Amino acid sequence: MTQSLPKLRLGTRGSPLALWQAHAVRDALLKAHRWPDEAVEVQVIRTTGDAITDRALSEAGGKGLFTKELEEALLDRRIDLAVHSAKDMPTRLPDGLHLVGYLPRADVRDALILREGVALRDLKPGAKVGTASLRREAQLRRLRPDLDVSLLRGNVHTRLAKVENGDFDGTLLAYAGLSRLGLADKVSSVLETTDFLPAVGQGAVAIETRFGDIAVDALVVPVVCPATGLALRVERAYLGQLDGSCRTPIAGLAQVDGEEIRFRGAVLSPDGARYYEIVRYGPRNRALELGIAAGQEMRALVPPELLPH
Ligand SMILES: NCc1[nH]cc(CCC(=O)O)c1CC(=O)O
Repeated sequence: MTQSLPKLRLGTRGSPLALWQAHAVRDALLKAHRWPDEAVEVQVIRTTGDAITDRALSEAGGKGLFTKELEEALLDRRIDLAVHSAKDMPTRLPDGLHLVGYLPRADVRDALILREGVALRDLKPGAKVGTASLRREAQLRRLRPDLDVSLLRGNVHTRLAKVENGDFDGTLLAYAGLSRLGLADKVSSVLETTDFLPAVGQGAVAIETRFGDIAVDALVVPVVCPATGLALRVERAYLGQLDGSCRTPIAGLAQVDGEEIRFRGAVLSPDGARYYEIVRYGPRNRALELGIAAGQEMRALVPPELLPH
């Protein structure tokens, strides 16, 4: 007996990076189930975040700007799964939705793109570096308080162009995004996580579905990565204890090593002058507890004005 072919509708934003990620999920599904191309249909949905290009996202209302319209489409049953950058996902999802899992995580590190030179130390005092991320801005100021760090938004290609044409001497972007776009050769150097921690979820592609839609989840499960799921459970639980405003530079990284999970988190003042770091270990069957404990430890460590409730 042959099984009838499902028709899964996969929703995504329309940016080149989002499309790459959506097609990575689609390809993984087609391969895992040996489906023909027509089994998974990609639907592009425009989000509020795509429309805002002139302001820092933290000023435009922060959380959920890249996910809201996709989640409405899921709840309205116009799509069956939504694919997102895990980094752009709020810690709390709307009722009725959940994250089934993630593709195997790519490189989590941030990359430095310079007009001249290779490493951070090659930037001259006063050099102009653009970034749209409070976390990158604060960590950069911490390492190099002598630089002129300012807002640089727009998609990856726009930002690279502003370095190439001399508006900026350098910028910072996620290595994973650059490599997915075939732009790894633009990277001057990669910042090690020992002195520059990534955002929660960086490098991971998340798959969101309707909670309780077990038919869809059963089809998605074969393509998700268990170790990435554990790491993200820790990181998102940590962030869930801290965020709310999206105006505080927060970083965090969990790494699964055999039976053990290691987590490192950092919170900074926006000028990078104050830096708070925690390190915690836990067994892999206590991922959620590890993340919550890490977040609570950080809350106790950081002055309340940096982390308003
Ligand atoms: N906020 C935008 C965004 N969301 C995910 C990535 C990169 C890919 C990833 O981290 O998985 C980027 C671009 C960037 O930060 O450079």
